[in-house]
Formats: sequence, structure tokens, C-alpha cells
Amino acid sequence: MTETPALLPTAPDGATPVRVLTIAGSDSGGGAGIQADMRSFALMGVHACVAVTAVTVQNSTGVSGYQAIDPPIVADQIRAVVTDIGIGAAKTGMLASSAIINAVVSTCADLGIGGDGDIPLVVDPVCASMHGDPLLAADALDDLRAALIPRATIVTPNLDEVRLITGIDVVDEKTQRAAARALLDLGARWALVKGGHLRSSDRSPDLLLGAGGSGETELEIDHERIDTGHDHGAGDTLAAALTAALAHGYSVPDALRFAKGWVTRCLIAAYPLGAGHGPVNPLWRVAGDFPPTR
Ligand SMILES: Nc1ncnc2c1ncn2[C@@H]1O[C@H](COP(=O)(O)OP(=O)(O)O)[C@@H](O)[C@H]1O
Ligand SMILES: Cc1ncc(COP(=O)(O)OP(=O)(O)O)c(N)n1
Repeated sequence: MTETPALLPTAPDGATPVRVLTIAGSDSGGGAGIQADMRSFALMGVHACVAVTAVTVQNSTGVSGYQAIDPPIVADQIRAVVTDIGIGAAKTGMLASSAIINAVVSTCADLGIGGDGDIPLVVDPVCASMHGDPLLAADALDDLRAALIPRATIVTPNLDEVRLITGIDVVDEKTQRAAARALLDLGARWALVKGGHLRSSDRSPDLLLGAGGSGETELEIDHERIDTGHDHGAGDTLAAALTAALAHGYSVPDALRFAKGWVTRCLIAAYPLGAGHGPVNPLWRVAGDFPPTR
């Protein structure tokens, strides 16, 4: 078995890199949402296109409001970049409302993103910020379950999101597995139940379940907990790394091995910001000597 590399291959100077699309909300504090995606994508060496779904008013202490984008404008952003620039994979983050979920789902279906299409779709089912501020209307949960999750190549809820979506309270490995199965039953090809919020544990175990080869594949991917209060954007960063690796053609389990290494390294480098929680930090990639330009 070959080892999953810690970094993705990069394109030589002047060559078009692998492209991805993030369909997500803006975080004015720069730590989560589109901003987390963009900085991780850039530092992983992929070109990221963007479909903005909402503009949040957010800092390190929470989200005080947001303005959702008109659903046809969200759909048009997706169509404009996919039909011109082309992408190897896409991810969804904050989608704010049922109307945006449905616009995203029907546009992705038209363009072969997720479902049985050729372009993998990572669904990070963002429902609320880490402070509990809502980022998805409560009446949009049915469409999340019935329309978006069935298009997901992989769905990546945290424990709060899994409880809202499946009703299962994950407290240990058994309930984590039951929750992953419930997500597959909703129609996702793969389900990753993240253990970042299993606060009782000194580990951070994520459980992946899905269809691989002849039967079902299960992978528990674990890391010692990093002792940091600065984990804002961890879920976005993990999903962005999964998306980049899938765009490079990795299998879902290998993409997860890469992504877990990436987010763990970003948690080690996380820094304080403002009065609340600071962000996970992919800027470790630019530390060190600047390489010669010629
Ligand atoms: N303190 C931590 N130490 C190690 N890994 C962590 C820590 N917090 C989160 N993770 C990992 O980061 C990823 C994102 O998880 P999580 O924080 O649960 O997502 P979200 O940001 O969506 O709430 C998962 O792989 C999780 O296991
Ligand atoms: C605009 C926006 N999108 C997503 C989130 C949530 O980010 P996530 O990485 O799930 O993590 P938390 O830091 O909130 O746990 C957000 N806050 N804003």
C-alpha cells in the first residue's frame, strides 16, 4: 500500500492547476466559510472558484447577522464557472435557506456535480456557527435531508449537525457508526461523522462509512486532540482538503487520510484572534525560506 502524501502535487509555473468550486458563505472575520476554503485551497495548490451564498457579519465572538444571496444568482455563479473554467470537485458550506439548497441541487444535477455525475460533491451541512448562531433556516432541514444529502459524494457533519439531521446523539463509537449509517440511508455515497466535538475524549476520532469495492468500507481516522481553543473553521478546512484531494482523483478514503493530516497541521498552527476563538491556520505552508525565483 502506498502512503498518502502529506501535500498535494502542484502545477508547474504557467500551467493551469486543478480547479475546485466552493459554494458557501462569507465570514467577515476571515476564519471560516469561503475565506477558510480559499486560503486552504490556495495553499494546497489548487485554483478555487466561488459561488457566494450569503454574507455573514461575523467575528471571533460569533455571527450577528447575515444577508442571503438571491438563489438564481447562486445558481448562475455555479453555472458560469463550471461551464467555462471547469472543476474537478465541489463543496458546499453555509447555504442559508431551502430556496438556496434547491437552486444548488438542481444546478449541480444539470452540471453533473454529485449524485451519479462525474464531479465529486463534498457536502458540509453547516447549520450553525460554533457559538450556536444559526447559519441555516430551521425549515430548511427537510430539504437538506431530502435533496442535498442524496447528491453528496460525501457528507461531513459535526456532532451537532448529525443530531439535527438524524436525531442521533453521538456519544461513542457505536452511536457514531449508527449516525453514519443513517446518513447513508438518506442517500449520501459516503458519510463522515466528525469527532472534533467528542469533548470527553482525548482523541479526535472521525468515522467514515460508505460504499467501496464490493461491500461497505469503514475507516476510523483518529488523532490525539490538539490542545487549542482556536478551532474556528476546522470543519470547513477539513472539507476543503477533502475536495482538493478528490479533484486530484484520490479515492474518498485516501482523500480523507490527506485531509485529516492537513486539518491537524492547521490546528497545531492555530492562533488567537480577537476576543473569542481564533482560526485554524494553513499559513504554516508559507513559513520558511522563500524559494529562489530563477
Ligand atoms: N482539538 C482538536 N484536535 C484534533 N483534531 C480536531 C480538534 N478539533 C477538531 N478536530 C478535527 O477537525 C476536523 C473538524 O472537526 P469539527 O471541529 O468537529 O468540525 P466543525 O468545525 O464542523 O465543528 C475533524 O477531523 C476533527 O476530528
Ligand atoms: C460563513 C460561515 N460558514 C461556515 C461556518 C462554520 O464553520 P465551521 O468550519 O463548521 O466551524 P465553526 O468554526 O463554526 O465550528 C461559519 N462560522 N461561517
